[in-house]
Amino acid sequence: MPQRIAVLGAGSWGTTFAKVLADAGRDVVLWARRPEVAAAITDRGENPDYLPGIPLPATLRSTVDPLAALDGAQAVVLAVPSQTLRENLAGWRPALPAGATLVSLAKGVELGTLKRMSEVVAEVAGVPAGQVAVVSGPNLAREIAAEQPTASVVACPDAERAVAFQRACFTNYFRSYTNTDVVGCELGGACKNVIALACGMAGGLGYGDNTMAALITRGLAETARLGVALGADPLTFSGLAGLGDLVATCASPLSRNRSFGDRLGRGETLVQAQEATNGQVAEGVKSCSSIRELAARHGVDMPITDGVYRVCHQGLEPLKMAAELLGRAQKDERQ
Ligand SMILES: NC(=O)c1ccc[n+]([C@@H]2O[C@H](COP(=O)([O-])OP(=O)(O)OC[C@H]3O[C@@H](n4cnc5c(N)ncnc54)[C@H](O)[C@@H]3O)[C@@H](O)[C@H]2O)c1
Ligand SMILES: O=P(O)(O)OC[C@H](O)CO
Repeated sequence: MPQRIAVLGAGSWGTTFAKVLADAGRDVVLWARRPEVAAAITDRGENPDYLPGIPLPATLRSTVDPLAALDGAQAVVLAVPSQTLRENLAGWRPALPAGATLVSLAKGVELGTLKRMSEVVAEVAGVPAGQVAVVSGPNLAREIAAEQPTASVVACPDAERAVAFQRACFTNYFRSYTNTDVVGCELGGACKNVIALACGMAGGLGYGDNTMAALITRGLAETARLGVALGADPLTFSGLAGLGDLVATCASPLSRNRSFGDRLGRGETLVQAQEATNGQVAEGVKSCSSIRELAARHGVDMPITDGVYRVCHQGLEPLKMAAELLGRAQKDERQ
């Protein structure tokens, strides 16, 4: 089991996951971009920008020096946005300790290459796929930071590595399961952000729980279609990284994606909604483009994702998106 762990990225989830690891007894150093954030975490035990009011473990240290964070690390946790991961990791690559497990927390599909995050990590770090793990599940950072119980999945093609990291992040409020289906777990995490945008739009339009349930269920169906086309195990989509994360994100006012969609549904423009998120990522806004392209490449029908893309990037009104989805040709539920 890795004992010394670097967490790179001190946003909401990076800070929270660093707390989970420190609470689990690991020796954790958290890399932050800004010196005032690193100082607040190390000196005051708080990240006031991302997790105000949450006491962080006294053992958790933070630094702006990636070399100090990475020195001697047996696992390196990557907690930066999907679309900057490649660039961030390229800068850190020379300092990555040989053999360390590289763990992606990011939920997205890269624009342009259409690669999943673990594929980007393996490519940029120059390591085999078996050295890269992902953590994904119903994991709204703020709830976990408050030590509310949840579960998650540590996915890695190397089952022994997955078990070792599962043990490394085990606490009395964070329980993880292992899975070797990395494709399914990553697609579940990336696609649910897009479906949460759609649910947010529905909420902003004033629609209730039936609409949400229909979007969640049909969203899961199109996610699973894409996953199966890419070689995922369909069962993964009924697990924590599939249905679990989809339900949490689509239902929670804490979700940045759902909240972003809500603003669009209430008539705000993309720019207005972006300004309101205070620089925090709503990954689905970008991933709807790459997922839509990935689906087209594999001949997979993803009507909700397509609608979200057209609202976000082609000016379609959310109300028209709803009408278009309802007016599609009728078909068997299992198709
Ligand atoms: N917040 C959650 O509840 C949560 C839970 C599970 C997974 N995730 C995923 O984890 C990833 C990180 O999310 P987060 O919530 O920590 O995001 P965030 O917006 O709260 O923080 C992003 C972090 O990345 C850093 N960063 C480094 N390089 C950057 C760059 N070039 N541009 C922007 N930021 C840069 C920022 O300084 C910040 O510390 C995302 O893919 C997200 O989907 C988030
Ligand atoms: O706040 P969101 O929408 O990025 O969602 C956070 C997590 O991914 C939920 O598991």
